[in-house]
Amino acid sequence: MVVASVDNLADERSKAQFDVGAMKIVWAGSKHVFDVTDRMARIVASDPEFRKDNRTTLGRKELFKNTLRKMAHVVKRANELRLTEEEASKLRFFVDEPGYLDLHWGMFVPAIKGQGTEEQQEKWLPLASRMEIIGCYAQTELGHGSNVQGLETTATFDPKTDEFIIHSPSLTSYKWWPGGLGKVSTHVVVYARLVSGGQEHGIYGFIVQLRSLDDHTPLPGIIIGDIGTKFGSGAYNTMDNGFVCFNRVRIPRNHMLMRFCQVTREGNVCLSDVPKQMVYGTMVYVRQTIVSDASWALSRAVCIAVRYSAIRRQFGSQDRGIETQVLDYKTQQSRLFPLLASAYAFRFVGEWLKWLYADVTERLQANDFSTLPEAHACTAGLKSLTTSVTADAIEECRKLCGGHGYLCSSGLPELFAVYVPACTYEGDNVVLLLQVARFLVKTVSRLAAGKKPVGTTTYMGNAEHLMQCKSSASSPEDWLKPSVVLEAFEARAFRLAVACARDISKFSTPEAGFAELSIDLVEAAIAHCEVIVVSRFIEKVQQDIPGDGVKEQLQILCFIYALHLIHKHSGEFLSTGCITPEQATLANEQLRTLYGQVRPNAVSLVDAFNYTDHYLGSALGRYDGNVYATLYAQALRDPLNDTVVPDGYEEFIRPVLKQTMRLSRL
Ligand SMILES: CC/C=C\C/C=C\C/C=C\C/C=C/C(=O)SCCNC(=O)CCNC(=O)[C@H](O)C(C)(C)COP(=O)(O)OP(=O)(O)OC[C@H]1O[C@@H](n2cnc3c(N)ncnc32)[C@H](O)[C@@H]1OP(=O)(O)O
Ligand SMILES: Cc1cc2nc3c(=O)[nH]c(=O)nc-3n(C[C@H](O)[C@H](O)[C@H](O)COP(=O)(O)OP(=O)(O)OC[C@H]3O[C@@H](n4cnc5c(N)ncnc54)[C@H](O)[C@@H]3O)c2cc1C
Repeated sequence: MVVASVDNLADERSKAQFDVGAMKIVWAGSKHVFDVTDRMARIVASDPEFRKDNRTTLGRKELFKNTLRKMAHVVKRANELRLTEEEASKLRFFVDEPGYLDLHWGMFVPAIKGQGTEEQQEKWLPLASRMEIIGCYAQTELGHGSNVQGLETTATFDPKTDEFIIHSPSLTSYKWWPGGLGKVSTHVVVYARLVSGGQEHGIYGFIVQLRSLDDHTPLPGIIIGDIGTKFGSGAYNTMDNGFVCFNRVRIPRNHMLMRFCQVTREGNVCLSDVPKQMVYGTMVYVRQTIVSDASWALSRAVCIAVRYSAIRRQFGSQDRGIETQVLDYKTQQSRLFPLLASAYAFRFVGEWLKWLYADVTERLQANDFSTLPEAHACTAGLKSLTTSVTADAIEECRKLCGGHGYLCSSGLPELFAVYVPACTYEGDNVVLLLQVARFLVKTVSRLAAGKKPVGTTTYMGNAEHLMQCKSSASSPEDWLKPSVVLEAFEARAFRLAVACARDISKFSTPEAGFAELSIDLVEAAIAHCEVIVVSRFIEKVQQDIPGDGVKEQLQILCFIYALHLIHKHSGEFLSTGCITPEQATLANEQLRTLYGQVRPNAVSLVDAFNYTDHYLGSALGRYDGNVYATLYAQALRDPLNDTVVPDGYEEFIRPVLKQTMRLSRL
């Protein structure tokens, strides 16, 4: 039985029609990134300190202490190996355990870099880099998260002492959720309402020391702790998401992050000549990183489900002969291959977004704020789209693995539990889509005023054509033409956005219309985000891509991504008149053909992710395909199997059995 499993994946690999090594480089982004990633993944996988297969069986306290041990080991190894920032960040990634280091490096440091003055950066960044202080990012409160302007914490300037007084005026103003805050961080960037001279001046970030650097006890005026156990076993419970209440805590004036707004010794508030949304910059940065992370999480789930589907056999045999691999069932393919294609799509759009972010950052430094709204809309929209799809996809992969997918040893339940809050943190996904919709409606109304759209909305400049065009697809093959596919996506997105803008104008105020039509607006926003992903994927496959058969495989995946969306949203494509029912049928026919083309390459396409068995953490997704023996070995290691007769037998099983025996004798 075991030998048959191993043979299956070897067979699968022998069928690949492309150069897997070359695809690994495409997936990584470059040979350099591949080398770094591969080396860091192996360092983690070969170090017993980073073992993670017992996580779901540990209680919260044990689990958390275990994470602290691993984080300390990460820091030690990074120092011993003299890792660069890039290498250290990959090392942390492959440790694959949410912990305070994520927030320290992922939000505290970027907040200081983005919002601190040069002097502030010179003071705080070396301390943070050497980890002489540990920081987190506290924006959300018990009563407000999405509505940043509704935050209640105050930072009142006291000109007598040249200090800010940080205060939590109510229970709902307690900071609530920040990762790393509960038990570890010594410092925090806290977001509060700036008050000076009796006037409010908006929300800004302030660096506050939370705990003593000598004995880690909270400083005077600070009540602090963990907010409690979260969803799932193991999962995000390795993180000390925390609460904090500030009781008139005093900090020096220069602890306010003053890049965009300065408070003078006299308490005068001087706003720099920049948009006030610059203070939201850390969120834009993190949303961009979350899009890249989505492709990692999605590809990991897909890798498990594809390999297992090649191993798993059900039905289809005559006379108890060999059964059919479940990967051969068209229904399995139609659920799995679009997810495989989405993993590649998100990888490429993530890379593009990184470029966009770098570009806007460069412009901002040169005081060019023109692309800020587009950067906000793209990061918000793509964060929302990719995390929602990924969370649903992990759950779909669990179902695709049948009963065994429900076991923690499949790796999927914990992956889902760790991943699903990505739909909420860094902005609730619906709230973020409404931001995109606001941007789209503005773009449409600017069009009417003769303004030319730029960036990702450039396609809207072709307004007349997009409102009237009818798809030319007359055969399944026509759906392999980039121009045919793109036109359908652009026309659907534009028509939905225009309909929203038109309908909003029928209400007494734009605000009333926006609120009433928010369901349609969210759909228009998704359609626009899908234009971005589809067009970036098409752009990618039109480039020169080295490696035998690599480009062909990516083209297949690109069209699977696009055509499965046409199928999924066929209602919208049809109701907006972008395609006809017959054309929808042709697209489906092509999709089925494409599934057949991916089938022999599926295992190799997930091998190209280059994941170690340690990172996958799954009995079902092992590289060698040795699924059943691993499931059995892991079952035997479960704490319940420590003894043959369970603890509690004497107390709770024997009395029941005795009672039943007595009753049956009556
Ligand atoms: C590398 C490691 C990565 C990660 C770290 C590790 C782990 C990650 C795990 C967890 C960390 C989680 C952290 C957090 O969750 S931190 C808290 C995040 N909180 C949020 O995201 C709150 C969401 N809410 C908002 O962003 C705003 O409140 C919202 C945009 C919804 C509304 O803003 P506002 O109240 O100002 O109102 P509007 O009128 O809607 O907007 C006014 C104006 O401003 C423009 N805008 C809004 N946001 C931005 C932005 N970020 N950048 C630029 N411009 C922005 C908006 O479009 C409006 O423009 P206009 O229409 O022209 O007036
Ligand atoms: C695991 C995790 C880690 C986190 N880490 C941090 C951290 O490090 N630092 C930090 O500051 N915060 C952190 N957060 C908090 C996070 O940023 C917020 O939870 C998030 O921004 C959502 O805000 P909320 O909780 O107020 O949701 P709410 O806004 O209360 O959302 C509740 C519901 O209301 C809907 N809704 C809200 N407003 C609107 C609207 N205008 N229109 C339509 N629907 C609406 C939402 O769609 C949602 O369905 C974390 C959260 C989680 C889960």
